[in-house]
Parts: sequence; structure tokens; C-alpha cells
Amino acid sequence: MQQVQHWSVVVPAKRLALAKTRLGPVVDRAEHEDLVLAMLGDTLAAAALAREVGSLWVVTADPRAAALATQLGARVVPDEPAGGLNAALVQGAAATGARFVAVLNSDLPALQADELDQALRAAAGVPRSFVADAEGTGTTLLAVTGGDLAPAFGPGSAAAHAVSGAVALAGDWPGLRRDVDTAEHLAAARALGAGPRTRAVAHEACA
Ligand SMILES: Nc1nc2c(ncn2[C@@H]2O[C@H](COP(=O)(O)OP(=O)(O)OP(=O)(O)O)[C@@H](O)[C@H]2O)c(=O)[nH]1
Ligand SMILES: C=C(OP(=O)(O)O)C(=O)O
Repeated sequence: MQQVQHWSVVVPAKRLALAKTRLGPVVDRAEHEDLVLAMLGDTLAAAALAREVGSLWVVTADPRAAALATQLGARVVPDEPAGGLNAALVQGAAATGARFVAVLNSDLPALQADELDQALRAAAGVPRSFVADAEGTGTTLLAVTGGDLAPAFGPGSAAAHAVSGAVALAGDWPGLRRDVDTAEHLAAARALGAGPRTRAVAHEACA
């Protein structure tokens, strides 16, 4: 029987009102926050179904994101003092107290539990690894099996993670790689099959 490694998965969630600025005008101001929250919810729901995931953690300063995370079974780590994404991830990883830690973006509405399971199984065999986004420039998942996370998220993070020694994980994981920054990405995620929360909000906006 295949052994299941229980990972602590840390998901960062920016304040809804400040997040996803590049999505631009696909939805109005009120719906924008709902859409960001919906993508977080679909990401967490898929991750919660993954067999390799032992616990889910959300680092956020946003009350609605924190409430949804709790409802979906995640533990909330307050994002304070607000030091930006990489600081939030280091804080979240430390809060888990775990050796096997993976950080996962919150904007993966087409994520499938089985692709996360496959990626985490591959990640278990190396000290530090990452999954590049669909464009190959960004990062959607960074995993460590005991050492420092040393996150380098931001523009060009895939190259930064590779240069710092993390192994690029290979796999056909379209939902795991499809982060949503722009309207085009949202359309691509919907074409792959976004989760129900994102579908419900995006339906109105992009019908
Ligand atoms: N807790 C926390 N999460 C963050 C922070 N900045 C970004 N994130 C999260 O990190 C992940 C990747 O962030 P980006 O894709 O750059 O998202 P963004 O900053 O909302 O998007 P843009 O406004 O388009 O740059 C998403 O899960 C964000 O919610 C931060 O300062 N704190
Ligand atoms: C922060 C990142 O996300 P994005 O490129 O989607 O902003 C990243 O890929 O490092």
C-alpha cells in the first residue's frame, strides 16, 4: 500500500479589498471581493480533499477570509505585522511546526485534489521543490521536507526558486498551475472547470 505523507499546507490570503488588482474590471467593486473569496474557498475545498494534506493553514489579516478558512477546516494564522507575502509564508510555515510544509496560492479555483496529491507525492522525495504556474514564470506551490522554506514569491519567482536550489516538479496539473491574476486567466480557469464558488460569482460577471 502506498504511504500517505501528511503535509501541512499553508495558503496565504491577502486582504480581499487589496487583492487581485490585475483582474481589473471583470467584476464590479463589491463582486471583486466576493470573487477573490470564492477562489480562496474553491482552493481550500480542493486542498481539503487531497489525501496527502494533513492540515490546512491560512495566513490572512482579512476577517471574511479568516471566517471562510475556519468554516472549511483550516487554521488561521494572523498576518501581522503585515510584512508582505514572503514574510506571511515564513510565519505560516513556522506556525505549523511541521517538517513537511507546502505553501499553495489562494487563487487556484480549478485546483483538483488528485493533482495536489501527485505534486505532494513528488515533493516528498526532495528537500525543496516548487510547481511553476501555467506561464512558467510564477510559482503556485513551494514545498520543503525539513529545511528552510526560503520563499521568493513575486515576479519571476519560478526562476528565483530554481536558482535557489528548489526542484521544479514536472506533472500535468493544469488546475494546480492555473493561478488567476487576469481576466484571461479567469476564463482559462473556468474552461478547465472552476469550483462552484468561483463559478457562481464569475457566472454573473462573465456570462
Ligand atoms: N497573507 C498574505 N497573502 C498575500 C499577500 N500578498 C499576496 N498574498 C497572496 O499570495 C498569493 C499570490 O499573490 P498574487 O498572485 O501576487 O496576488 P495579488 O497580490 O492579490 O494580486 P495583484 O494585485 O494582481 O498583484 C495569493 O494567494 C495572495 O492572496 C500578503 O501580503 N499577505
Ligand atoms: C506571487 C506570485 O504570483 P503571481 O506571479 O501570480 O503574482 C508568484 O508567482 O510568485
